[in-house]
This record gives sequence, C-alpha cells and structure tokens, in this order.
Amino acid sequence: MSNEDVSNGNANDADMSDADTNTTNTTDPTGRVPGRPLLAGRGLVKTYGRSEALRGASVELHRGEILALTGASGSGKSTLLHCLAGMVRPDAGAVTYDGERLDALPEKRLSELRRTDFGVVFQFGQLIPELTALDNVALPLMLAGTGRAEARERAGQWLERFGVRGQQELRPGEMSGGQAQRAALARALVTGPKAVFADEPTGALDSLASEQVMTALAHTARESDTAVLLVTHDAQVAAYADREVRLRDGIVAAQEVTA
Ligand SMILES: Nc1ncnc2c1ncn2[C@@H]1O[C@H](COP(=O)(O)OP(=O)(O)OP(=O)(O)O)[C@@H](O)[C@H]1O
Repeated sequence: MSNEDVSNGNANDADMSDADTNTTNTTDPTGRVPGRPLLAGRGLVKTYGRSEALRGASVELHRGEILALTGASGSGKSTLLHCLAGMVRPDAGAVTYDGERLDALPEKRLSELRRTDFGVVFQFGQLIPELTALDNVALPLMLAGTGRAEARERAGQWLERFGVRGQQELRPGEMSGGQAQRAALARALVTGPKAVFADEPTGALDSLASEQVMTALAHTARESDTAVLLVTHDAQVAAYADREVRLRDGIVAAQEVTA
C-alpha cells in the first residue's frame, strides 16, 4: 500500500499545532498515527553548495514507533535524519520535538537535549576504540552524572540484554562487527532516550548479525516506548519498522505501512 506525495509540506506550513495533527482517531492508509508526534519535520529544505539535499520534506515520528527512511543513494535520507536529530540546522522548514521548535534552539540547549533525550547509532566507528565495551556503554551515564561503579553496573546489564556476554572487557577492535554494533546500540539506549536515530546501523554486517541487531533494537524500542528513526537501504531491515517513508530527490515520494 503506497501513497504518492502524501507528506511534503511547504515551509510556510512549518508551524505545527496539536490541531494540525490530532484531527482523527483512525490510522490513515499511510499508517500515520493520530495525535501529536514526538518529532516532526515540516517543509525541510537543506542545500549544500549546488546540491539540494532536502527540498521540502515532511515527516512525523511518534512515541514507540519504528520508522524506516528509505530511498536511493543521495535522496536525502541522512540529511533528513541529521535535521530531525538536531545535528544539522535546515535552511527552511521546522523541526518540532515534544512541542518545542528544535531548529530554533540555541546550540547549548540543543546539545543538552541530544544528550538527555536522543540516542544515535551509525554504521561504523561510533565506539571509542581505546575503551572497553563496558566503559563505552558506561560513558553516557557518567557524562550525565552517574558514578562510575553504578554506570558500569548498568552498562553491564545493557550489554547482557543485547547478548554481549563475555566480551565486555574487550575493546571494539577485538570484537566482531555484530558484537560491536550491539554494544553501540546498548550505548545509544543506556540513558533511556525518547528517540533513537539509527543511520544504516546494519550496513556493515552480514545478514545474521544484522538480524540480531535489528531484533535487539526493535525489542527494546517496543518495551520502552522509544521512537526509532531508521535509515536503511535494506528491505529486510526496513521490514522491522512499523512504517516506511521513501525519499526521492529530497522530498517524500511515498509512505506505507510495513508492519
Ligand atoms: N555535508 C555535506 N556536504 C556536501 N554535500 C552533502 C553533505 N551531506 C549531504 N550532501 C549531499 O546531499 C545529497 C543528499 O545526501 P544524503 O547523504 O542525505 O543522502 P542519502 O540518501 O543518505 O544517501 P546515501 O544513501 O548514499 O547515504 C547528496 O547529493 C549529497 O552529496
């Protein structure tokens, strides 16, 4: 089931109120969920030099929802994820997080929000190579003020939960790609974020490791009502999402229910 051009806003529609998004109690054919989204981008435009990465894309992410962003290489998926995660400021349009205009926040408040409310997982290299898996996962807790012993204990529980047992004292270079990626997920989730941004989290993994990572991510998201924005090229990975939004040339070309 697919709906063409259902969600491209225009930058003038960027301001969003509850009334905009709360007009129905039924899920529409695109799978869009009623009620105020946790995170929304409206009419997002981002240009790099002569390259128009986003040309007015709009997308909504709800609590507990796993949303796959798909599309050809260069269609703007990562740029959209970066705008929604507050890592890149759009040239036009609005990003609203929990009722607050994210794109207009001062850098200090934005960094704080990213630390407290968001988790990120990328394709490669986000673990600190000098630290063990345990210390990598404990780090965000320590940065948030948790003491080292408690942070390490909680990190150990998260690693266990993600099936990283017996390798907690290994450094990332000593682990398999799948184990390292599950440790990276544990690190993204250990602080209890409301939203997780995963850009090709399984891009460097074989299909078994990819399945293990996605199962762990989907399970935790459901259990803790965490919203997940997932950029992927892989249809098998996108199948873990509740909904798929397909980008083409910087705008939303289609969205459909996948679950
Ligand atoms: N930091 C940047 N500097 C210059 N151009 C950029 C930058 N980031 C993205 N672009 C350009 O914007 C367009 C969209 O890129 P983006 O990475 O968002 O697409 P994508 O769909 O994630 O691609 P891929 O699947 O290949 O990762 C591309 O033409 C890209 O070259």
